[in-house]
Amino acid sequence: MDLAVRRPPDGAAAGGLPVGAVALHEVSVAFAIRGAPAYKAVAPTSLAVAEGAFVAIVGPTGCGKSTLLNAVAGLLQPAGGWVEIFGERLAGLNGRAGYLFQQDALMPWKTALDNVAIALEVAGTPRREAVAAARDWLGKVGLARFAERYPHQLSGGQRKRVGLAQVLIRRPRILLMDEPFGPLDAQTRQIMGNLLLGLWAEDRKAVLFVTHDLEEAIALSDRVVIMSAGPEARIIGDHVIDLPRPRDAAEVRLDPRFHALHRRIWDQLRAEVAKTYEEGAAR
Ligand SMILES: Nc1ncnc2c1ncn2[C@@H]1O[C@H](COP(=O)(O)OP(=O)(O)OP(=O)(O)O)[C@@H](O)[C@H]1O
Repeated sequence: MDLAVRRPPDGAAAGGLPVGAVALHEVSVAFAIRGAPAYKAVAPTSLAVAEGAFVAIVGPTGCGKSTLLNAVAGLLQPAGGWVEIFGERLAGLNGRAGYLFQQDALMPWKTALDNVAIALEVAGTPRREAVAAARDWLGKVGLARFAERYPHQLSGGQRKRVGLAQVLIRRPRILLMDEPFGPLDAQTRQIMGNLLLGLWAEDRKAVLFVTHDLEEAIALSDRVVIMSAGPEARIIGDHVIDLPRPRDAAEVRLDPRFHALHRRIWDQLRAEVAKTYEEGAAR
C-alpha cells in the first residue's frame, strides 16, 4: 500500500496540504501477548479524513477496525507512526472527539435527562445549564417525553438516542462511532441512520463510522474504506460514495447507483471476508 497520507477526495486543500480533522500517518498497532510474539494487528496505515466528511470503515471481523478507532481516540498508543487531529500530533486522549460504542454507556441509576446532563456537568457546566441543554438534546433526538425514564425503561433504539445526545451535547468536532447501531433491528438501524444524518447535516462533524454492514456504510457515508483481513491488516480500498444528499438511509438503497457501488465494493470485501473464514477453519 502507498504509505503517503491519502488525500481525502472530498477534502479541501490549502497550500497543497490536506485540511484534515484526522490524519493517520503510517499507524501500526501491535498487542503484547503473554508467552507469544506480539500480535501485529494493524500494518502501517495512512488515512486522512477531511473536516466534515463522513467516512465508514468496513472489513472482516477481527481485522482491526475498532483498533484503528481506538488509536484515533487516543485510547491506545500506536507501535509505529502517529495520529494528527486538526494538524496536531495526538498525545494522550483525543479531547476533540466524541466516542459512541456498540454497548450503551448509560448509567442505570440516572434518568435519560441526567445521563445526558452529566456529560456537561463533568466538564464543569453548572447543573441548571446542563439540564436545560440536556432537555434540548433529548428533544433533538426525539425523546422529549422520555426525559424522566431510566435506561431499563427505554427500548434499545431509545437508549441509543440517549447515547447519541450524551455524546453530541459536548459538540465534539469529530465523532467516532464503533458499530453504534449493532444490536438494533434493521428498521431501527435505518431510523437511527436518518437521525444521525439529520444531526450531522446541522454542523458537519468529521465522522469515522465502523460497521460490518456494507449497506449501512454506503447509505450514510461520503467514503467507504475497506480493511483487509488481519493480522497486519491494512486499507485496501477507499471508495467515494457519490450519492446525492440529503439522503434517506432507507430509500437510497433503492437507487440503481447504490446497487452499482455495492457490487463494486462487495467484490473487494468478499475476498477478505472469505480469507477470515478460511483461516478460522484452518485453525
Ligand atoms: N488487547 C488486545 N490484546 C490482544 N489482541 C487484541 C487486543 N485487542 C484486539 N486484539 C486483536 O486485534 C485484532 C483486531 O481487533 P479489533 O477489535 O480491532 O477488530 P474489529 O475489526 O473491530 O473486529 P469486529 O468486527 O469483530 O468487532 C483481532 O484479531 C483481536 O483479537
